[in-house]
Amino acid sequence: MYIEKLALKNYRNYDSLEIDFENKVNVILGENAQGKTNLMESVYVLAMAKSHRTSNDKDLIRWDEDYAKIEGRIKRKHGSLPMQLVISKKGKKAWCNHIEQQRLSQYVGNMNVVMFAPEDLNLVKGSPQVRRRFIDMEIGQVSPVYLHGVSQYLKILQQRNHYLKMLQIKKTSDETMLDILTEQFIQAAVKITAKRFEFLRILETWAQPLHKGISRGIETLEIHYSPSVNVLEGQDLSKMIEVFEDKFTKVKAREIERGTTLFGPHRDDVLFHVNGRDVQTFGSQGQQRTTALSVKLAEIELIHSEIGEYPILLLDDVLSELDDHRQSHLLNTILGKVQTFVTTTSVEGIDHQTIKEASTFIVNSGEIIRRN
Ligand SMILES: Nc1ncnc2c1ncn2[C@@H]1O[C@H](COP(=O)(O)OP(=O)(O)OP(=O)(O)O)[C@@H](O)[C@H]1O
Repeated sequence: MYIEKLALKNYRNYDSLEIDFENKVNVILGENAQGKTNLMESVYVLAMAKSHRTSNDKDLIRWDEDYAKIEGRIKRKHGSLPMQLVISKKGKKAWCNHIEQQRLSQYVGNMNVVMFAPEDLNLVKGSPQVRRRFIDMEIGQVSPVYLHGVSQYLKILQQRNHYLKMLQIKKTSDETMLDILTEQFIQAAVKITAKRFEFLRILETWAQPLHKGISRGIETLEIHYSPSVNVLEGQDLSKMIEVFEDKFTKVKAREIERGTTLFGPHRDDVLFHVNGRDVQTFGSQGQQRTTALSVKLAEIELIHSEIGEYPILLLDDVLSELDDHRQSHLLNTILGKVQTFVTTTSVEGIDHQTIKEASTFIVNSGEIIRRN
């Protein structure tokens, strides 16, 4: 799939913008702080209904304006798909094919993107929260049911934490409600856990050969899900439920004492191992970079295998950060099959035919002109 038209209204530093793109590599060139990242972010937000760099939607609205609008026409195998997202101070509204979507979890997934930005190195080095967010967003792109499950889970978690707090401060001593919430919590938690196990196994299948290739055959990547409750990969849901129930019975008193939910998918992590060792702790900068790159490239292939179309790739300020070998691996992987946006302040140092043949757009103070 590719985006053939993008229109922005009051988005970050863009007042009004309408632009056509081709299904090839598009280089977005401009000085610092002109709006390159904002443009990439707008394409990401159009797909995911969420920014990759802020959780506050109001940041996306141009200063002193009331709303921001992103519209795009996505060319998919079966035809053109108009997508529209309006962000106002009251919330977000989304339309797909001119039909307003009642749930954002239904909207997400109609257009697929993979973003690779310098902060994606945090995928390996950052906190478990970064990795949980990554898997949730990526599974969400190919499974609306999962995304809906996560939002249900978070609601129950919030209610459960609220009730634990009441028990902690002795506003109530009745534990019946806690037991009901725990049952609901476990039902939601096991579904998320099972899906994450499954997703990471598929991601690993795609990432392993890529990592091997980038590391010139000397490194083997493994991806493991690390759950906070001692469930096992491949376990059936009824067994997982038993393990959760057992855990929550044992920790009930401790949770009341602490006033919060101590275990569950919101506390889990993902581990990346290179040649058998945790790359977060023992990996060099180079190994961490290769891991992040392999995982991103694997996502492209995974989406393609799940939905039968390649996603749109957004490379924000990242290409010039990679050495020649990693650069050409990336560019050879996407060659001719993935619509790609590359932002950069200069094309010097990016010595690849793909970039020489790309369309180039110049960004200057929230305005864009096409150069070739
Ligand atoms: N909500 C907003 N309203 C108006 N302007 C904004 C808003 N949010 C950010 N900006 C402006 O957008 C500009 C930054 O744009 P962006 O992050 O896209 O830069 P960039 O071209 O990617 O630069 P760099 O090469 O440094 O990454 C800044 O000038 C910032 O002040």
